[in-house]
Amino acid sequence: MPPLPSGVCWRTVLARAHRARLSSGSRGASGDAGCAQDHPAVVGELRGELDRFGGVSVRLGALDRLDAAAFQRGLQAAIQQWRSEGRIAVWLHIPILQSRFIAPAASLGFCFHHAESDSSTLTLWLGEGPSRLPGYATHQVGVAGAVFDENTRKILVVQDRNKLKNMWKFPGGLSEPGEDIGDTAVREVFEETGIKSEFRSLLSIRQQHTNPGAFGKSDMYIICRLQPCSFTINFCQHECLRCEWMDLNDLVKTENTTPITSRVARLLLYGYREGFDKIDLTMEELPAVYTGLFYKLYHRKLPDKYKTMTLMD
Ligand SMILES: NC(=O)C1=CN([C@@H]2O[C@H](COP(=O)(O)OP(=O)(O)OC[C@H]3O[C@@H](n4cnc5c(N)ncnc54)[C@H](O)[C@@H]3O)[C@@H](O)[C@H]2O)C=CC1
Ligand SMILES: [Mg+2]
Repeated sequence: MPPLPSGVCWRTVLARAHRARLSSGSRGASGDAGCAQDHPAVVGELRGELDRFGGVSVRLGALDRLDAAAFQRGLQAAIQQWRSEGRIAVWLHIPILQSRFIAPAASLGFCFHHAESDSSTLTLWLGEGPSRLPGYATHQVGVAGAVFDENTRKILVVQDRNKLKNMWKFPGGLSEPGEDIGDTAVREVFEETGIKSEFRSLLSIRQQHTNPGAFGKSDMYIICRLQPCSFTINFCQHECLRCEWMDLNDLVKTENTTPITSRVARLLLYGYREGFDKIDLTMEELPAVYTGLFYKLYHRKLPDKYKTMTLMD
């Protein structure tokens, strides 16, 4: 097969496979042999774009009348073409309503890379040796808020309604896509307890693998220190059994709590007595160098003179 002229467009390859099939009079699994003739533009919807690593990314478009067998023949021819051009991988993005193309792609060696609510992405490694393609998301992120009132030494705690053991813990929940850690803590605290609060710092990170609550993936559980802005509890009946402002000393002493809550209660007590700068990882927003985006950086407070100095003795 001659090399494709530019842009690694494989619509021609698929169209050719279609024409060959139609002229031989064969019928697809659906029995709809005339699809490409009826809708030649359908084939033109298939596009492939080169990425910077030498892989090809294909987004399936409107292929409503294309049958799976024709798709498989076209894809097989395209794979041969990409191999001959030295492409290292193929990324195949399939809208959920085109999912009948998943099985033919899998029979040619494609595997799932990830799925979103409306599409799945499959990959095929064409390079030498084992695949170097990066995997998808490995962790879920849960964030809790340790809402501590320094004036009364009270800490906001809840008991989860859906747990087998009703132990005291900090209100919290899973981060939403694109949500900052502090914003998750403030949102979850408000949704579960009705208490308004402001982010102060990050206190701890717990990483746990093969977590049943994370569908067997890894779980990152982050606890933030929050400053309360309101005090009247109005807790969520679906998620919480109890909710109260508890003296921090009582939370440190109680056995009716999770090990991580107990540890962070002790950390808070240490910060309360000796200064929160001893325990706080504070946040600063900084500009990313290459993308023009911004990110949040969390670390122990760095004195201003260290932020600007260029030479250390
Ligand atoms: N050590 C601790 O103190 C604890 C830490 N965590 C961490 O907290 C984070 C998750 O927080 P959560 O409060 O559990 O999440 P969340 O507050 O985002 O959601 C919990 C609610 O989601 C709903 N839900 C969850 N799974 C469901 C299912 N399969 N079917 C129907 N409804 C379902 C239920 O209404 C449940 O009350 C994780 O990172 C986890 O590791 C969770 C429990 C205790
Ligand atoms: Mg929760």
